[in-house]
Amino acid sequence: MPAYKRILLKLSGEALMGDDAFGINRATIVRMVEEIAEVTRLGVEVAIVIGGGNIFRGVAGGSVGMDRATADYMGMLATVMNSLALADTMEKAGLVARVMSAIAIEQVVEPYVRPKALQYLEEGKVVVFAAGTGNPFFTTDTAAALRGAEIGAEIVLKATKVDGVYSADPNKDPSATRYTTISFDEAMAKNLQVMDATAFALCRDQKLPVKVFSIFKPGALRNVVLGGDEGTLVHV
Ligand SMILES: Nc1ncnc2c1ncn2[C@@H]1O[C@H](COP(=O)(O)OP(=O)(O)OP(=O)(O)O)[C@@H](O)[C@H]1O
Ligand SMILES: O=c1ccn([C@@H]2O[C@H](COP(=O)(O)O)[C@@H](O)[C@H]2O)c(=O)[nH]1
Repeated sequence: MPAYKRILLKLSGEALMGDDAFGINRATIVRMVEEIAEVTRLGVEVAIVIGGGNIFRGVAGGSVGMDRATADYMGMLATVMNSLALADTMEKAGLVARVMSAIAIEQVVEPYVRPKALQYLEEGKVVVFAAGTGNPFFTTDTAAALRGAEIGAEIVLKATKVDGVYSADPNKDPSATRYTTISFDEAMAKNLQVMDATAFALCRDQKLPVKVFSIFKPGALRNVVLGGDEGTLVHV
C-alpha cells in the first residue's frame, strides 16, 4: 500500500550520464524508467522534474564569461532535452507521458498549464515538467518545490547521487554522517547544500516534506513510496 497518492519526483540530471562524460546514458535512463513504472503500477500519480547537469555541465565551459541569465536559459533548455528523452523512454516502456514546458517552445512540447497538468495526473499519465521554473537564477530543485506545491503533491522525492542529507557534503568530507530526518530550519541553518535554500524555504513554507535518497540504489524509489526506511526525510 503506497504511502502517497501523488508525488513530485526530482531526478538528478547529472545521474543520467551514467558512466559517460556527459549526455544521456541509455541503460541508465531505461533503469530509471523501470523504477518509475513500478511506482505507477502501485497506483501513485507521478509528476517529474529532471535536472540538466548532464548536458549543461558538458557545455558550461563555453558559458564562462557569459551573461548569467543567458547561461541559465541554456540550462533550462538542457532540462527540456532530458525531459523529452525521459518521456520518450517512458512511452516505449508502456507508460503514457506528457511533457509541459515552463518556457514557450510549442513546436516541441506543450506549455505548462496547471489545470491540464492536474487532469493528466488524474488520468494516470506521468507528467514531466520541463524548463525548470522558466526563470533564470533558479534551479530545478526549486522547480520541483514549486510544481510540487502547485499540483498538491504530498511529498517531493529528490532522487540524487547521494543517499541522503549529510552533516557535510559526503563527496568532500568522508567523516560526514547521514541524517534520518532533519527539519528545514536546521538544514538551512547548517547551510546543507544538498538542495538550494530557495527550494528548502518554499517546501518549508508550503509544509511540503522532501525525501532525499539515492538514484543509484535499485528499488529505493519503490521503498520510499511504500513508506520504507530510506534516505533522509526533511520536514517542517
Ligand atoms: N550536506 C549534504 N548532504 C548531501 N549531499 C550534499 C550535501 N552538501 C552538498 N551535497 C551535494 O549535493 C549533491 C546533490 O545535489 P545537486 O543539486 O548537485 O545534484 P542533483 O540535483 O541531483 O543534480 P542536477 O543538478 O544535475 O539535477 C550531492 O551529489 C552532494 O555532493
Ligand atoms: O528554474 C530554473 C531551473 C534551471 N535553471 C538553469 O538550468 C540549470 C540546470 O538545472 P539544475 O537544477 O542545475 O540541474 C541550472 O544550473 C540553471 O542554470 C534556471 O535558470 N532556472
